[in-house]
Amino acid sequence: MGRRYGVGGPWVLRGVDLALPPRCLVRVEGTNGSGKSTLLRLLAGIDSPTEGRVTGRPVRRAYVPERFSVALPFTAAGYLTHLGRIHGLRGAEAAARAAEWLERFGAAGHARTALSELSKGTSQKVAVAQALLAEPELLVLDEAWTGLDSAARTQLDLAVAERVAAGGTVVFVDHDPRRLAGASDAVHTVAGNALVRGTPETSPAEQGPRVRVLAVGPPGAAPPDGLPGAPSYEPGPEAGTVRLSVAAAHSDALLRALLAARPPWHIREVRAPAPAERNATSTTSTTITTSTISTTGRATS
Ligand SMILES: Nc1ncnc2c1ncn2[C@@H]1O[C@H](COP(=O)(O)OP(=O)(O)OP(=O)(O)O)[C@@H](O)[C@H]1O
Repeated sequence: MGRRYGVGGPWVLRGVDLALPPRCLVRVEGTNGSGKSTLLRLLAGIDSPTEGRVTGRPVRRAYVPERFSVALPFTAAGYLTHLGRIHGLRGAEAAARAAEWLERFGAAGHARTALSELSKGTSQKVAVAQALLAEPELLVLDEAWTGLDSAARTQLDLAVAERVAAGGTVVFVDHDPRRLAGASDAVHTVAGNALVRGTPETSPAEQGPRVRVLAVGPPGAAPPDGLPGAPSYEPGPEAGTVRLSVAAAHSDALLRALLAARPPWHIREVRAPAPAERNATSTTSTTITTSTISTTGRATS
């Protein structure tokens, strides 16, 4: 898909082709004005691409922008309860969920405060609560941590992990490179109106030792998009093989994802980093696992 603003305006995004699998945490990076928010709005469905389309978006989805202001005559709890009912919850359940999320984010004391009178940080807590209340299958967070106190930031980190564990997809942008460091399954960078897999500014977990995987997929196919750890890959030594390289922290998840792909990928070889590389003093590696994963797509040891 592509997006530009106004007739004949410059393309902010073009040729973006991205698959977002379930149970996946995706970080989007890029410099100021590169188009991160544009991408997130398109993914969340609150903006439409100029060309191309977004398909398969789940019905239960939520979006949290960096700044949230609602000019509606509700209290914080009243607003969340109202949204809960829109999401199909019965009145008492919606009110209970609203109270629960306000409590989790340390805003229970403002349950009866009018939205218009909330501080910036408490408004943001309401914004995050309204998104989580719906238990979204797709959660899009655009600098949603901004303005939250540290306890609430931690709660949001936890809530993100819960959504992913429940099978959801979470896409986020945050200016803090340490945000959810090491937890992302994929990192994409918006650069020069394109979306680039991986990132030059990787977290310490991404910079550590790497595991090399030799895999065989369906004839002529590239590895599936959105693989955990955003592995780099190149053609392998034999026809039809692909050699993938991923930070060691993501290697188990990568193997699981390849074996679970439909059609599945078969694993020929897994090369773990040598002890010296684990200590970051060498780039050599040793093969510690070969033929341990069957070509039927199941790990045998
Ligand atoms: N509604 C709009 N109308 C016109 N131009 C827009 C609109 N929204 C974004 N843009 C332009 O699109 C480009 C990308 O903006 P976007 O907000 O997506 O970038 P970003 O990477 O999120 O930036 P930042 O890191 O500063 O938040 C910018 O040049 C911006 O001016």
